[in-house]
Amino acid sequence: MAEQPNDDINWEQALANCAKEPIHIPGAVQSHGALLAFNSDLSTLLVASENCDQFLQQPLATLFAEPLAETLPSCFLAELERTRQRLGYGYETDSFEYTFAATAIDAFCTVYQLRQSNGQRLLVVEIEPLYVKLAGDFTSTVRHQFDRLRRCKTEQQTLEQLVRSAAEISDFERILVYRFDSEWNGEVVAEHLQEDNLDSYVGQHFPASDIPSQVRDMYHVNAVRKIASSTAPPHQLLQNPALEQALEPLDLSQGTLRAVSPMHAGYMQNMGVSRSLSVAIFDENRLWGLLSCHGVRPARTNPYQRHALHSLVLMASQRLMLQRQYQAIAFLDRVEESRKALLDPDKDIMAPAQLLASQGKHWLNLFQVETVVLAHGKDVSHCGDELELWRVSQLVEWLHKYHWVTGLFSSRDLADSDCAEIFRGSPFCGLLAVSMPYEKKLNGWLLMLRREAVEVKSWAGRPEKTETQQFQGKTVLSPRRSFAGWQETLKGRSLEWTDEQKQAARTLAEDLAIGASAYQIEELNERLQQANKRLEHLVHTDALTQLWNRYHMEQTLDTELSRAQRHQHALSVIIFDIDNFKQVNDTYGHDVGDQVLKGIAKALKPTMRDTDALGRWGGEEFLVIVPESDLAQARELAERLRQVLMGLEFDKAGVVTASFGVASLDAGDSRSKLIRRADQALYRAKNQGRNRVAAEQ
Ligand SMILES: Nc1nc2c(ncn2[C@@H]2O[C@H](COP(=O)(O)OP(=O)(O)OP(=O)(O)O)[C@@H](O)[C@H]2O)c(=O)[nH]1
Repeated sequence: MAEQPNDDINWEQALANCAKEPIHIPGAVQSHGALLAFNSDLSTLLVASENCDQFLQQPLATLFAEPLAETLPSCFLAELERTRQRLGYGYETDSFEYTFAATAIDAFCTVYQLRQSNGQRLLVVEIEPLYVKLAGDFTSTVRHQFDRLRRCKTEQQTLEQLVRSAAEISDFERILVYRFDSEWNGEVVAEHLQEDNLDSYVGQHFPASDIPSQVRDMYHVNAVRKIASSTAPPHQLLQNPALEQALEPLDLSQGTLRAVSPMHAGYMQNMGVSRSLSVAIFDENRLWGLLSCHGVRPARTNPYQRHALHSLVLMASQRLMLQRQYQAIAFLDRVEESRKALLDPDKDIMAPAQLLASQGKHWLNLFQVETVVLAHGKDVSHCGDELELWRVSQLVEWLHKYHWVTGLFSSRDLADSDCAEIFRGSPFCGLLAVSMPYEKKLNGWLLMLRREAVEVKSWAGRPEKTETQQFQGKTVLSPRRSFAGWQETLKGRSLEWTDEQKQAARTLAEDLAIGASAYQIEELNERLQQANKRLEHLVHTDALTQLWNRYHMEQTLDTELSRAQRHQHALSVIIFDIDNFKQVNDTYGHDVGDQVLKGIAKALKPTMRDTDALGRWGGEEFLVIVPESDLAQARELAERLRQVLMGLEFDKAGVVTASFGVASLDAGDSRSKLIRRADQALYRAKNQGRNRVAAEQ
């Protein structure tokens, strides 16, 4: 920030007083011209400047007293009447002005309607001397300059051409383009000097107080301001003494003759400028800057030149807007490419952190930032320089509290922002934060951070050296005396965030939110599938042995039964029960018993065919379903199982044995019948001394 003046003077008051100076109603006109104000039907002269006789060859008293038809040349009067009608009928906007060369009085007239606050309309005629000193074919020169402007490719080229073209069609010695910053300080961004010995202001900054707010506002009413002389005293406006009531002061904003504020005249004199012409440059409706033409020696500017300069500026403004739009489009095109990559339907859905990893580097460059951070719920991912996690979490909390509704926060001067505490001691000065919509619960934010960009500003005169003076009983800023350059180093700020960058960041955050949601949905789906699988497993599996449980074995046996009956295949079952298992439990404890059950399951499972099913039938009892096998084959398998089992040596329990009962499917068998027969065989095996295989009889 530029240092603020800090003398004892109340600067705010002085600035405010300056802003209130009624410059639109100076009650006087510049000395090179004269003003007449008639009532709307052109029957009475209401107001005239005291110097009217210079143009009209009649004393002012006569002009006021006598009928106009007798005091004004008839062709001049006729031309005024025609203009009045044009203004009245053709062009009803109040701000329209019409200009014509009035040869009868050897003058150039600008005519406009002025509406008083009581609704009364006046017809104002501004008269300037008609001096035509134009080189060669003026209109073709102007057209030629238009053409040059049209061919400019960049913003800077356009500005450079504008000052050169303005020099071609006018006789000002110094022409510059002055651009306003966001605080209304001005910077000279292009300059053309007709003479080498003139001071150059290019690159210089001028404080906002040099062009007070009401002067800037005036450019919205009248884009052109001509000051023919900074020293010539103004001519007062006088009211027709025959009028019974005092008229309200004439607002001269619309015209070209408005007398110069003493403040401004003093400023020009201090700058060594004797005459000037400024044309406002607008970016849409915002005052972007000024084309400012300075004359150091007296000379007259032809009204045609004034109009031509205005036209040049209009042309250049259009080019500048177009070039800015091209730039914005080029930037947005690059953003668009990034978006396509972000939401590429041919690629796998990525987690927010992966999205950042894929595009972050590109964004660092695109947005001219040092860090991009994606804070998505508890997940924080970075690209570029690090921002400490504690800062991220405090910042995100703060953003959520104060900026969730707008979803956007930006600052180029964090030390001077409401979140200054969070960034104390951090190298970052600029932050652009955009929320990830639809993610309110997760509080998702895309954060872009910039480091300091030290700015060196060359000022034409120290803003704080601006003096004050008494003007009409009030303290106002006095015209600056010193335009000596000095440099100010602005620290602690980052580059400014442009509207395009803010908009693009919003769009990317939206895409990230969509990407993150898609990822969450996919992740949820996956988890759901896994949970389902686990559930399925639990429903069919015995938790201790991880073999099929009884429920599954019953279902499998039913399926195999009907398959065997349909295809007339053999089907057998083996039921086996560990011998004296109670003893194992009683001797070594239940845990050792469990280890034995698990060990048996683990050892027997690999000995089965894929088509065989081994399951825990209950307690220490197991069932084997042996499809497409007859009793003999099943018996063989049971024998093999018995051998395998016997070959096992358990840690504490040592060798354990089991008894096996085998049964085969008979025509018309049900599940329970078949199992019952196998159970009976098992019972026999137990009875016959255990550790053996018994088949049904
Ligand atoms: N450790 C453990 N023991 C079990 C489990 N299920 C059943 N048992 C035990 O198995 C034993 C079965 O005992 P019994 O039915 O008397 O038969 P046994 O001692 O094996 O004698 P026989 O079958 O006649 O050879 C009981 O002590 C049950 O507590 C289990 O999941 N874990």
